Amino acid sequence: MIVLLIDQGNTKAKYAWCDVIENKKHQASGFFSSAPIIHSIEEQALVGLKPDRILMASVASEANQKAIKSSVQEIYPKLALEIITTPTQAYGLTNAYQAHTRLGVDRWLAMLGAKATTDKAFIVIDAGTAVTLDVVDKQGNHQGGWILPNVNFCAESLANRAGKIELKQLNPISISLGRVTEDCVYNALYASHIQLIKSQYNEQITGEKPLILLAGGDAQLYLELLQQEQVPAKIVTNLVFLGMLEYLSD
Ligand SMILES: Nc1ncnc2c1ncn2[C@@H]1O[C@H](COP(=O)(O)OP(=O)(O)O)[C@@H](O)[C@H]1O
Ligand SMILES: CC(C)(COP(=O)(O)O)[C@@H](O)C(=O)NCCC(=O)O
Ligand SMILES: [K+]
Repeated sequence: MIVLLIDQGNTKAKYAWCDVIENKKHQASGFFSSAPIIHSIEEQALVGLKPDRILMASVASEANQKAIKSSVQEIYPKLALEIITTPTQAYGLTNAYQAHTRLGVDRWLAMLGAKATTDKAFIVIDAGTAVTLDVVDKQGNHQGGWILPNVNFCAESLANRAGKIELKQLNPISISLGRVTEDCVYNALYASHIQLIKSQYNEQITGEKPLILLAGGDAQLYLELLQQEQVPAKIVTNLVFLGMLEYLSD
């Protein structure tokens, strides 16, 4: 069975084609198209790629979701787009939110993907439009999380409010003290994110040192900063898709 997976973020849409063999063995390919996603899917349809199922998770607006849905329907008129929403509990993972649907489905799926790769307690950091941090114990209980705005958005909104803060000269990313305005702004933001991650790593609310798994467009950057601080972390770029694959196993 050929399945098309779509992960619509607030900045980028990502998709993956995967081949589901014997109900549980999956091979996924073709990760990470940047928008416009429909154009890419259309091109692939033209060369004959046709999925048996299409699953989508979206944290973008309802309007965006509707637009994708109708475009997909035009390309593949016989297929219904299956939209994944956040449950209270599924596949061994329990959502910490009381209002369970308010937890972003990308956060849910990234945790589910992480859970599929380890039996240990873990922290998922998904660094995209927002930098989210979610803590899960080894029994699959989500402990809760943090949502931080992307560093660039914070810096830009500060510069828009402060007459003398200009962000002209961008230096390599670092968390050391700055000696020029740009470094003072950016380094402070990255330092605050890294210290928060470090604090959760050291806190061990799950009773053991958790694995730190990184995903999202800025994963590499966070990995480097964490490495400088001797905090072990690993990038698993396709965490959301790995989570979606769980939905294909029943
Ligand atoms: N080539 C790129 N195009 C767009 N964003 C990029 C790129 N490389 C890194 N980024 C960073 O990745 C972020 C988007 O990451 P992503 O995880 O796809 O976001 P989202 O899931 O919110 O759509 C951007 O905000 C930017 O900071
Ligand atoms: C926190 C998010 C904005 C992250 O989105 P992303 O950076 O992946 O585009 C998204 O998961 C979301 O809209 N969540 C709803 C609020 C919540 O999770 O509590
Ligand atoms: K994110």
